[in-house]
Amino acid sequence: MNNKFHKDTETIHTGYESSSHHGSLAVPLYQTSTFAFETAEQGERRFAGEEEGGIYSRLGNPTVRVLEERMTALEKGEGTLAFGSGMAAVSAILTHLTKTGDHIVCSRGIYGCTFGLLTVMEQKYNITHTLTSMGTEEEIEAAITPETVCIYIESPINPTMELADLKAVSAVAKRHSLKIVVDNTFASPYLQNPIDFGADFVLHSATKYINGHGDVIAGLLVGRNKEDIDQIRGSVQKDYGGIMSPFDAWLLIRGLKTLSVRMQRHSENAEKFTEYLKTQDMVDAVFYPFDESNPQVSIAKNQMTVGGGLVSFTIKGGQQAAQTFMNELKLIKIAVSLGDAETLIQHPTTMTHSGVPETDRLKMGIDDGLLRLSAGLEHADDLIADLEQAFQNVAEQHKTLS
Ligand code: MET
Repeated sequence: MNNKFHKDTETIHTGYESSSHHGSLAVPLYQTSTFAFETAEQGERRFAGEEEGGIYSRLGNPTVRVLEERMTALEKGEGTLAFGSGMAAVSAILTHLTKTGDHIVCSRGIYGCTFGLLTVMEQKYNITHTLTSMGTEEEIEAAITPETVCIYIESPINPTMELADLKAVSAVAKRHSLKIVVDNTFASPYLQNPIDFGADFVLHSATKYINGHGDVIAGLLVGRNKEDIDQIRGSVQKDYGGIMSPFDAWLLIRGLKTLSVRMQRHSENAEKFTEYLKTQDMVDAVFYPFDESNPQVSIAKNQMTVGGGLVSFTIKGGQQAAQTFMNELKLIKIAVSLGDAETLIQHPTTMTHSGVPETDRLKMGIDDGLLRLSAGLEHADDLIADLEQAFQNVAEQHKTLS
């Protein structure tokens, strides 16, 4: 299928022809570790890259390949690699792009385990990094050193929802011949395509919106150029070995089919959360890309189609108030992860970003009262009623104590 379709169609059809698989409508699950060669010479040709076909599932698997092709189309790249987790995708691309002595410019906020990986790279391999705001070209320029080789960003950032101006990032990267890597997990390929803005690599924790059902840990890395992806496939991915299992790919193919309708509902619910939270006395600040009072709303509207399913907010009273509030919720689940059918809430200071030292965490904009809500697919009225009763109960407790 070479035609270009809308994303809603590509999530369902791209990369698969049922006529080549006994007419099976669903993509078959090739749950096999290895592939039998017809002759010794055929095995030799496949290892030599002279003949297409299966060798061993760490090197490639037909079920995984369908998912990779679908993602390539959705992110408008030329190739995709599937990994066993989002962090395996992050570590693969950073390993590919850097060597000892190099420097990485990063967005001011990044996921806690990505921060952990950067710390390891610095301590073990002297690959250093600078965290900076990605709001203007001047800010990005100021962080670049002669050793800088790439710009690594999240947009929106986990969990502050701050945005990188992808046009500004691209302009600076061009001037200095730097590669751009964008973690697009929060937006999903349905809402934002960083390659359109000049990114060289786009990665996802596929655990989140790509899957959408909270039952898989997986990662995906899409490349603007096929040559880059082929090179990583044949080296870092093959030899480090952090691949995705065929069954997980099969579940992701199934989940991806509903990405378009899920993203619309997630976004509608998050918009309703934003409006509701802004009316609450106990809430200090609300962070949502498409909120009209967000100073970055024009950047958001330039690079995303809608605001997405995540909203963060700061509750008055710091960690204690945040934890009390979470404990009062009944329908909304306390869990790290996002993009699931269930609405989830988590406290970055003590959970996703607990590994980040306090001073770095505060510089990222994560204070002790910050909570991250991942809007699920439930009815918004039920979710807001749950938030409402939790705010009321926390207010009652305060009254009793004072
Ligand atoms: C192990 S904690 C984090 C899981 C996930 N990356 C999140 O941001 O929720």
